[in-house]
Amino acid sequence: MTGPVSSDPHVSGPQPHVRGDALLIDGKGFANRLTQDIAEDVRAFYARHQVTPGLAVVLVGNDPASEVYVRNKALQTHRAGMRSFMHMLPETTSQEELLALIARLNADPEIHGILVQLPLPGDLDPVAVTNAIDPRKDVDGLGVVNAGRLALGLSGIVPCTPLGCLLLLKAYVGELRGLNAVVIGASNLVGRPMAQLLLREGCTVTVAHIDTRDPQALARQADILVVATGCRGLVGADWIKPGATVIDVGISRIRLDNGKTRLVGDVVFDEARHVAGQITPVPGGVGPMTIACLLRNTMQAARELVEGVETP
Ligand SMILES: Nc1nc2c(c(=O)[nH]1)N[C@@H](CN(C=O)c1ccc(C(=O)N[C@@H](CCC(=O)O)C(=O)O)cc1)CN2
Repeated sequence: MTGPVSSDPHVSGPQPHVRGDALLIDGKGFANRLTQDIAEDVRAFYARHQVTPGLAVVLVGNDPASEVYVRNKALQTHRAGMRSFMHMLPETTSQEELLALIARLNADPEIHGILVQLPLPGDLDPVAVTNAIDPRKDVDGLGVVNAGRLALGLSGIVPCTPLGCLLLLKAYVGELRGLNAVVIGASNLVGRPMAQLLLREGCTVTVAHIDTRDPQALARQADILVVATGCRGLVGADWIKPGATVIDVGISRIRLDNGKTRLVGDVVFDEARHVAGQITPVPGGVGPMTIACLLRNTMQAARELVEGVETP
């Protein structure tokens, strides 16, 4: 089964669960539709202002997974009709050189969004680098201004992966108010902003992290379970409340006996699908939403920079 249960918040929400196959949450399809909608917005924006939104992506070093992600970001940026500016820097790049590039991008009127791909190699300080980005162009939403605005429940730019998870949850669950949400993982990139977003939606939110005594017991209480630990296969069927909606943010590449590789998540999908009500697959779940939400944030940043309006 694929597709949202219902767009009507009054008939959605967790239903009594009959053991069987969970509904598959189609992040890839959702991300494609979102990208098409953004392409429409880009055309309309150009017609109004003769400005095309521009996104600068900075990659330092040669991490193979990061290279795939930034290539896909450039591809999708073009697909949405935006301008893509790639800056591929050697692993030997110093903090000063990186900060100097960010200062140039901050001052460039053709660039509306700036992203530095994480993780950064060596001694480069991700907090200092992220906070050097003009908050109006911080399309990753990771700087203290945007993170602080989210924590205070104010408008701002929201980190791409948690935003993607929230859009999927709203489409597939509907009304989230009053639901028990458990987020496993407390990273600045996913866990913390995810918890803030769910709180803003009226969920009762618990964040489990490395020091949490019994994360499994907490997870079993969750109507919504978001798993973002980077520990592949951490969450089995016995972590999941029957009928819960499970969002798997983890992506790990494993090598199979035949020498080929495969992507897997933090959730043991083949077990979990018999217990969960709805579940994201890996690949094809949250990953594509991350890039679609980056484009959405870039469109938002361009609007705010050019029109001077704030997106609520
Ligand atoms: N500055 C940032 N760095 C990182 C972020 C981020 O949001 N901002 N997130 C992750 C990596 N990431 C984006 O950068 C990302 C991860 C996965 C995917 C994706 O589409 N995955 C596909 C599979 C792709 C493949 O074949 O490898 C899927 O899950 O279907 C997109 C973006 C860390 N760094």
